[in-house]
Amino acid sequence: MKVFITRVIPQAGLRLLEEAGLTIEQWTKKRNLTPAELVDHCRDADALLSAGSSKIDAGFLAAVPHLKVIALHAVGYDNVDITAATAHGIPIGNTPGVLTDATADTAFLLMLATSRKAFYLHKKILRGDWNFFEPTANLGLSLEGKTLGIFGMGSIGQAMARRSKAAYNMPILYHNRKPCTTAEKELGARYVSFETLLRESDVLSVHAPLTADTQDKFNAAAFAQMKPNAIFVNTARGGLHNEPDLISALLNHQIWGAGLDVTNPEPMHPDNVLLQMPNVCVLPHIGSATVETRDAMAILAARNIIAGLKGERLPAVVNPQVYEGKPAGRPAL
Ligand SMILES: NC(=O)c1ccc[n+]([C@@H]2O[C@H](COP(=O)([O-])OP(=O)(O)OC[C@H]3O[C@@H](n4cnc5c(N)ncnc54)[C@H](O)[C@@H]3O)[C@@H](O)[C@H]2O)c1
Ligand SMILES: O=C(O)[C@H](O)CO
Repeated sequence: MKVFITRVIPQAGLRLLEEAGLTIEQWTKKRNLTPAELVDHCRDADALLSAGSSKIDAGFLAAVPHLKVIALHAVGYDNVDITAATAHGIPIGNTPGVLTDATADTAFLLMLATSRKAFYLHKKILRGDWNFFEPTANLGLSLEGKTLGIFGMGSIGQAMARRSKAAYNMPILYHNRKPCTTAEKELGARYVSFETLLRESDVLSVHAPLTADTQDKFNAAAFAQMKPNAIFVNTARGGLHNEPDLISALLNHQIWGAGLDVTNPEPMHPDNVLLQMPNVCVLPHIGSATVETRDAMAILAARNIIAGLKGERLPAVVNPQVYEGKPAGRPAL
């Protein structure tokens, strides 16, 4: 049986697939596959391990009737038409949990780096511009005791809240689809409306998935309600914020700064005005990028593939509905 892998993934995952006796074909070029190339490589594949944001939609699924399981090397699945996959009887696996701490570390890093203008000051040093020390120059904002707002109090949102509470005793507000009793009990987090979250947060950190409900959630109307000294942090998906509106909010001092691990589009153009702003820190979507985390993601993705090909329930399945009754499309092996 053949598994097609859309990027080079850690050996830890490849080893498991090899030990399971699978034939591995891996895309090693440093560019995304086109939709047609993805279909071509998956036409005779039994499984797809997708790392990156290739669109897995109804058209793709109809073109690859041989495919029995898809494992994402990611927790987010906004690039997948889950309804279509379920209709085809294809379980979709993802990698929740194993990347929670690394991604929360990235959100925390962006909060702190933005609050101290760290990336901008680093760029100044590279230009030979190390200022004569002035007590009023290069000032950032302190985080101690400031209010942290979390949009999307899931695994990563809670891990970010835990770090911020421990480091700076930050009171926590959050908005979520439903109340999160763990965060309320453990961190004293307070559930608030979206508007209150905007109005009362000194740092607003985004951790919800990209869906039709959350697309462009942080737009001109939202930024207008935020505090002028607020820092906006997004490590979820670039589609949750409207970039022109974010730029205007920063230029008009409606908010103070922004820390972004995700942008829209990705990659961000090197001439983007956000990259010149002192109070903005941008990273190239490296939320989960530690050796240990990427190994763990590759292992979980491989376990999802192997389970799917054996006809077993995936260890981390996005569409458990696929197991309710007999799948309409493809029988498991
Ligand atoms: N930057 C990165 O490299 C990176 C790494 C991992 C995850 N992510 C992103 O982070 C997201 C969150 O990951 P997670 O593991 O914490 O997921 P999770 O499912 O544990 O948490 C998501 C939370 O968002 C909430 N939510 C969903 N829709 C909402 C809405 N409309 N309004 C308010 N809350 C809503 C859910 O109720 C849930 O509590 C992923 O979907 C992914 O897009 C990015
Ligand atoms: O969702 C995720 O796991 C990361 O953003 C990697 O794509």
